[in-house]
Parts: sequence; C-alpha cells; structure tokens
Amino acid sequence: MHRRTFAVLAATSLAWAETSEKQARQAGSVVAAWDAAYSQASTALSKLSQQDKVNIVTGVGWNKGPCFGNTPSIGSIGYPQLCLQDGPLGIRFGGSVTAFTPGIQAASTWDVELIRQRGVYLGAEARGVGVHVLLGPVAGALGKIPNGGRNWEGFGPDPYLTGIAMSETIEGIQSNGVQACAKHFILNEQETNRETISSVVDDRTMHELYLFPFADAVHSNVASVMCSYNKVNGTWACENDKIQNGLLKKELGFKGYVMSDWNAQHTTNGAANSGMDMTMPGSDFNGKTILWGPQLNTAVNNGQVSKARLDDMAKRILASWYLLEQNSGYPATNLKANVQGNHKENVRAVARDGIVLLKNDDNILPLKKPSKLAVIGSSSVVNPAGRNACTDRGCNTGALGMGWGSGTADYPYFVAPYDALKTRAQSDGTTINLLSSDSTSGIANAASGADAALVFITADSGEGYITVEGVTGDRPNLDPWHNGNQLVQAVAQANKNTIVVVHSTGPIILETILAHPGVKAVVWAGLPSQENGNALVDVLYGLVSPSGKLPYTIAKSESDYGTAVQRGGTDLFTEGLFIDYRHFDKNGIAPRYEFGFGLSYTSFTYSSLSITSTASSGPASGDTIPGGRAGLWEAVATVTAVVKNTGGVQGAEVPQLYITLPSSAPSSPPKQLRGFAKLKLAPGESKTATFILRRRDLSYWDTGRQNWVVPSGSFGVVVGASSRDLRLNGKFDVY
Ligand SMILES: OC[C@H]1O[C@@H](O[C@H]2[C@H](O)[C@@H](O)[C@H](O[C@H]3[C@H](O)[C@@H](O)[C@H](O)O[C@@H]3CO)O[C@@H]2CO)[C@H](O)[C@@H](O)[C@@H]1O
Repeated sequence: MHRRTFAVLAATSLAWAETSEKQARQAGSVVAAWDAAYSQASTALSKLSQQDKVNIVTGVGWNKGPCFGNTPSIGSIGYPQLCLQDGPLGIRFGGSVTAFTPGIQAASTWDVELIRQRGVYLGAEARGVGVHVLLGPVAGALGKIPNGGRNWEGFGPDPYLTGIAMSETIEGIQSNGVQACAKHFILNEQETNRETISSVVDDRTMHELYLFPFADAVHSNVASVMCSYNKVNGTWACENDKIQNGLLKKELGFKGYVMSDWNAQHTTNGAANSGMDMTMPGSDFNGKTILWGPQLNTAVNNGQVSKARLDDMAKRILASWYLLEQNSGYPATNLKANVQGNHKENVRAVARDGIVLLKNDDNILPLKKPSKLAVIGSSSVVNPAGRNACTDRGCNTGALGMGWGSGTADYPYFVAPYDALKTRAQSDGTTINLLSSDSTSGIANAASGADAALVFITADSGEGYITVEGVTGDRPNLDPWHNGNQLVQAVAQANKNTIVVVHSTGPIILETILAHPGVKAVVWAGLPSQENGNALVDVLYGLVSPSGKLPYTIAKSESDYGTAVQRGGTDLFTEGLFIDYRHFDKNGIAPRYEFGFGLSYTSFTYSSLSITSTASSGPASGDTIPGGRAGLWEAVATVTAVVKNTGGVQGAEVPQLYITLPSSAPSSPPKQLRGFAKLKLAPGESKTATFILRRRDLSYWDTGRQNWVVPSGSFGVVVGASSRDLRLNGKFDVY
C-alpha cells in the first residue's frame, strides 16, 4: 500500500466538515495502519542492540549533520540518517525552495482547500530535498498574547480554526510520506523568558484551548510532537509526565514520538520516564552537555530507565518511519535541490486570499486606472541589502513577508509592492511617485496631487534568539514600527485619498491612523511571503475581491486584550478560557475590528438557517483512538445556511458558525467558533454552507468527571459574517 497514512486519512479538498466526518468513519483504518507500522517496528527492534536503540533516540549533536536535527543510520534495518529540518513555512536554509506563507496568513484565508494544498506542497518539497521530518505545523504559541513573538508561525488564537488548519496541514504534509511535527507542546505563549517561565494553567483551560488543536493533530495521525522550552505547572514540558504520558499519549492516544525542542531537555532520567522519546539536537549549543547517548545507556543499565521504556521510545520512532513508508524509496537528503515546482501559485493565492480589507470609504478600492499614484514607505520596496540579507529574516528592513526565527525560509525571489505596482502602472499608463523611506520629510511633494497615496507600514516579531531593532522576540507594544502612525498622518495630510497597507505579524492598534479623515482605506495584507506585491496588486485593482477574515481581534487599545507578556518566572493564565474574542465578548468590550471580520467588493445576504441534531447529553464514550475517545469525533448535528452574492462582482464569503453552550456548562465563553466555510459566489449566485458539528464541538471539559461532556439544555447557534456581525440565529435542545 503506497502512502499508507494518506490512503487512510486523506480526503479531497472539500469543506473541512466533510473531511472530519470521513476521518471519523475511517478511524478504524487509522488504528489498523498504526498497528501494521508497529508490527514492522517490533520486527526491526528485535534486530537491534541497546546501543542502536539509544542511537535512534539521540541526535548526533548541534551542528553535526546535514540537517538541523540528525540521528545516526542503522545499517542492519536499512534505517537512514534521519533528517529533521524546519519548518512550518518551508525548508529552512534550502537552496531552491518555496518560501510559503506563514501559518497566520493561511488561517486568514479561512480556506481549507488552500490550507491543505499548502500542506501538500510543503510535504512535496520536504520529500524532494530528502527531509524525513518537517518541523511544523505550529499550534503553540496559540496566540493568547497579541504581542507573542512567534504567533505568526501558527494559525491564531482560536483553537477550532487552529485545529482545522493543523489537520489540513499535517494530512497534506504526510500525504507525501513526510513526517510532520506538531509543536510546541505546550503553553509556550511568549518568547520572553521562554526557557525559564512556568505556564500555570487550569485543567479546563488546558483542554478547551491549548490541547484542543493538538488533539486535531493527533487525530490526523501526526508522526511527531515537539515538547516546548517552558515549564507546565512547575515542571519542564519535556519532563512532564502529566502532559506527555498523561494528556498526549494516554488521553489523546498519540502513537508517534515526542522530540525535545532544541536543547529543551534538562535531565537524563526525568525526560525518559516522563514520555520524551527523542532528544534534539543531541547536545547543547556548545556541543558539550549530552543528556542521552552514553548517559541513557548507563541509565538503562542501572535500571533508572527501564529497557521497556527505551524499547517504547525506539519503537515509536520506527513505527512513525514505517507508517509514512519512508523505508522504501525515500530520496537522499540534498537540501540544495530545486523543488519549487509551481508552488508559488499557492503562495500567491494564500497571500491574496488572506488579505483582509478593513476599511474602504467611498469605495476608493478597487483602483480604477489612476493617472498618478504615490507609493510611500520603506516597506514598499525589497530590502536594499538583498531579500535574504538577514539570517532567519532577522531584520525589518524593506518589505515584510514573514517574521523572524527558526520558522523561516530563504526567499527564492521576492516581489515587493513597488515591483508589482510598477508593472501594473506601466500597463495602465499610471505615473508612480515613489518615496521609499519612512521619513515624514518630502511627503507633501510625493503625495499631493496623486489620485491616491499608498502608504506602507509594518510590525514585526519573531523568535527570541534574535534581537531586531531592540525587540527580542515579543513585541513591546502594538504600534506600527518605524514611526508608522506619524508616517500615515503625514501622508493623509497631503492626500485625502490615502490607502494604508499593513504588513504585520499580528494585531496593531490602528486608532491614530483611523482618526485621520484622509485615510480612506486600510488593507490588512498580513504576511504574504515571496508573493507580497503580486497578491496586493490582485486585490488593490480588483482582479479578485478581498476575501480574508481576521484570525484575531484588532483592539482599540492594547490593554483591551486582557493578556500581556509576563516578565517574571510565572504566567498564571488567569484569563482562563477568555482569550481574544472570548474575552471581548465576556467583558462587553467593543473591538475595533473583530475576529472574523473582513470586507469585500461585493455584498452578501444570509438566509434559511436550518438545524438538525441527534446529540444527547453526557460524557464522551468509546475507545481511545488517535485524538481521544472515538465518540468525540462523531457527527451529531448539522447546520445549514444560504449565502447569496447580492453585489455586482464575483466574491467569496466566509460564513462562520458560533455556538453558545447551555447554562448547565458552567462559566463558558459567550460564543465559540465551531464551523466555517468559504463560498465562492458569482453575482446573484447563492450557495448553501453546511456545518457538521462533532460531539467535541458541543462539549466542555468537565474537570470532575475528567471527560468531555455535552451539557443538557438549549444550544445557541448563530451564523454570521464575523464574530460580531451575526446574521442568523437559532437554537436546538439537547436532553
Ligand atoms: O530548528 C529546530 C528548532 O529550534 C528551535 O530554535 C532554535 C533555532 O533553530 C536555532 O537556530 C537557534 O540557535 C541559536 C542558539 O539559540 C544560540 O544559543 C546560539 O548562540 O546561536 C544559535 C544560532 O543562531 O536556537 C533556537 C533555540 O534557542 C525552535 O524553537 C524550534 O521551533 C525549531 O524547530
């Protein structure tokens, strides 16, 4: 059977709900696939010495192999030197690879077809360069703190949206026979003090927010999970029996292996006995401290780590390798191979369809063959030092396409906004006045007299081992960089048709910008990677209607979020379940632009809400399959709604389904996203969105019963164009 995992789990790029329903039906085959892989792993294991087993679980050391992580080959079973390489948006330090859009841009499309295709292409490139384990996708940081440095690597602070994106990405990657790695497990929500902080979280919040998307990852058969740097409730994540053995392996039924984040292991025995299965990179960054290898051998010999535990570690790694059929015909590692194919088409589509139009007064957009345009800001052009001048994108100079850190890839080319605008202007006969600086001097000259002025601003963040312009990972505030507020004000003063384009790793506070009457439009262009300019021009000129929706809330003030980077040694997660829109809803705070918001060049109406349910109240039951109890994944309700394009142009709408749990579920969020669809609609066309609710979608985590429970009572159902633009209301009762 070729590509066993994919044959079992892959669904065509239908609505996510159909995909997950199929998965539920196929759960039995998933278990059978793992069983077969385990059987092969057991046979192989019986041929191995203890030293071989230790080698399988121990990286060769920092900077000692062709990849970021490497383990030694074992000739007797044909096991290769395993290559583990970042990352979540492409092959880090690849020679000729695609720099895909970051996860947050993929989430911003709300388009499972594009998200899945992105995953398939990521996997194809990883296979093409002989990477066995691709270190992504990311569900931690989830993004509870808007300033979190690495939020952009993942899919945003809603666990449902992130869970769907995790599944689609993992299934896409693994469809190519490449092992995916869901990271960082768990509660790694900030870069500041990430290697010392303890994230202290209550049981319910752990389950309903942070573990939720990892359950999707496990349900999609992810081969590996990376434990994170931080402590969880006082114990290092990579030494934490409760989260590794308890939550991940026992409760979620995870069959693959847990690897450490790079140098996140602290002890030999603690890590082994708490469920960590592979140490990476195998030494510290000085190459001096080695915690497994010979130390693990000794620990096994003197009984501090049992032989059975070592067997279990090795078997999990081998089973994952067999599950993905990497034992047959896998390409040799060559990170310099050209594997781009036509994948840039996915980059452009995600970059474009992830653009969120926030404001469009007087229908200033789309542009209509302007005779003169002003283009202003240092981020309108490519970094003058070169598109890849800063290692791991560790600078914010020129146009922004991704944040910085290990979750980056080198750009094979980079189309900056000005490059694409210039091309378009030539065909339209438009004159462009370019001022590629952030200085407010000279703006009157450049901007006045133009039909419209496009001003480009950014906000950047990344991983804490790099400091950019004084920012060590997490953003110190939610302001645009490089005096963006003053720049926009100066432009809007000079030109009353100012269009602000924002490239950012996360929310910024837009109040100063929106207060100026000259600002007619705000285009939230996110992180578009190598297709930055092309995607923008597609939207600015109306080649497509904007169809992205915010994957996070944009607040009026930073303090409105109710979460912040912690500077001390502990983060108590006192906000509990109430992050992002849950917090705004609960506290009656008006956001500037709510979660799920995004304008279009056309308009949509909603009608004909229909709800059917067979759900019964009570705890989840069934055997544990990958992802948790089987019953959680059963479809128990269906909601449909009709959306019509009532405007004059083609467009795409994202109807969103939110549920309100009955009051018998204590202290629950006012509403929670539990379905979405992306409908492409011609003028006058109607389509039906179908949302299939699984038992888990209607459940809360009952800490007393230690199980997911569907509460009895009346469930509220709303379908709308955003989390605050709710068009259809209904309810159904569960007894
Ligand atoms: O890449 C594998 C995982 O690595 C973690 O990040 C590490 C990153 O990959 C690595 O480049 C960086 O190394 C620096 C090191 O921290 C520093 O002490 C040394 O002086 O310079 C090194 C090179 O710049 O370390 C990062 C960890 O600190 C990611 O968390 C994980 O997501 C990756 O998959």
